[in-house]
Amino acid sequence: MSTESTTATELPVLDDDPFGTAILTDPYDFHQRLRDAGPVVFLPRYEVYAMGRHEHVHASLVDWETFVSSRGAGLTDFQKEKPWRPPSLLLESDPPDHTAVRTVMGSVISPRTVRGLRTQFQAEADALVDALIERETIDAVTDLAEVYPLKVFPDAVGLPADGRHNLIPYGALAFNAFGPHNALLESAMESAAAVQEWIWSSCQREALTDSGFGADIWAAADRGEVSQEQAPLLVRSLLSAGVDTTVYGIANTMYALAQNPAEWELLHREPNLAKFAFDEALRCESPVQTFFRTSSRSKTVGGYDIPADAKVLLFLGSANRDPRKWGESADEYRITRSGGGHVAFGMGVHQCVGQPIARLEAEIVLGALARKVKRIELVDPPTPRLNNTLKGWAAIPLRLIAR
Ligand code: HEM
Ligand SMILES: O=C(O)c1ccc(-c2ccccn2)cc1
Repeated sequence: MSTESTTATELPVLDDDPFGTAILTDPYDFHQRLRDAGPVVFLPRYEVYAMGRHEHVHASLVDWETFVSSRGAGLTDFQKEKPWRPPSLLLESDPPDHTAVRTVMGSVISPRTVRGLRTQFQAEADALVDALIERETIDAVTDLAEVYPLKVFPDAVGLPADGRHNLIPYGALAFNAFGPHNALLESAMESAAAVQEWIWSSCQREALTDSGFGADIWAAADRGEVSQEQAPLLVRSLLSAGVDTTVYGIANTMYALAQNPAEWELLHREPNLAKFAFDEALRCESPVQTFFRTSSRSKTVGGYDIPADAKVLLFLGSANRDPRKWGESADEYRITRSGGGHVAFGMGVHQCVGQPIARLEAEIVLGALARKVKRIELVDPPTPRLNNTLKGWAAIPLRLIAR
């Protein structure tokens, strides 16, 4: 138990709506006000405690005993309201329950297995890029960022060829569901009702090819490492978190590069910098902007008291642009920026288990494009795609100037 500060300072308050259209579209002014208001800020609109500074977001992610996941990674407290679907065995669980299934998923998505995907990922990227450079203009979202992950990832999981278009609206629902019951969540619920049936049937052993991440999860169940009931839920985790995140990540990287021609020029000269171009975009255009924890006990953070049983909203996108960590160039996109430390994949026991796959997809497709395209130009301003958790684009019209 932490020693409580007896002279708790009055919590700063901000009346903004972090799930309203204005901030979902352009959060950066709010992030600065959040960081400057203090280590912890109360948001009365949702009665939640918000953190925007890198130091405290990082510390809270690591302190899984105080800031738990089993009561939901969204606004809904699973101790008070029924989840919209059976909880994730990974995301919405705490050690020790979390540990066993995380160990299994970590062995399924092992470095060796992921390395084995490189040849196929490269072949798909080369084919896609060769088709794209034949065209004067493309849309970096609908022709690239949505196409590539929707081909290589379901193949790696072992999903059947038909129905894969269901993965995008299902992911949109899963990520909208972490936010409040606003118009975004309502519309996502409507459009994904039929999709949920396809998702669940695709998690069953008989729906999956006999080699791939899905088969490996079922093989772990056959070895008794997880139960037969847990296996489809673990496949559901891959389908929930493994597509929209990489789609937004690749699209956000393309937009950052289009806004910074010198960075593209450097990448074209040195395509092996593709993994750094992706990582820097994850930092300054984080696909996953926020999610929640629930306080299992009262905790003093930066001199401010958070009571037990409170919902704590962590602003990853803000932490990743905190000048206290990244200096005055925090808002700038620089692919040669040194060192990691961003929290775009989270931190601690729940840090993204799919990270190696996401990084491989992005490194390969961005590298393939950079090799063959001398310059990229924005044809029109991009169209935002609004989501309670994810920040990114519905359309990014680009001109590709090949050699
Ligand atoms: C750019 C792409 C991605 C980003 C930005 C991202 C981000 C994240 C973040 C921030 C978390 C931590 C959530 C928390 O702490 O509550 C997480 C967890 C997770 N991610 Fe990813 N992710 C990405 C790609 C993927 C992929 C490709 C997969 C599937 C193969 C995946 C599967 C998961 C799973 C299953 C968890 C839960 C891990 C656990 O709770 O132990 N993610 N991801
Ligand atoms: O296991 C699942 O179903 C699942 C796993 C992870 C996420 C997630 C949440 C916030 C940020 C990034 N990923 C969502 C769903």
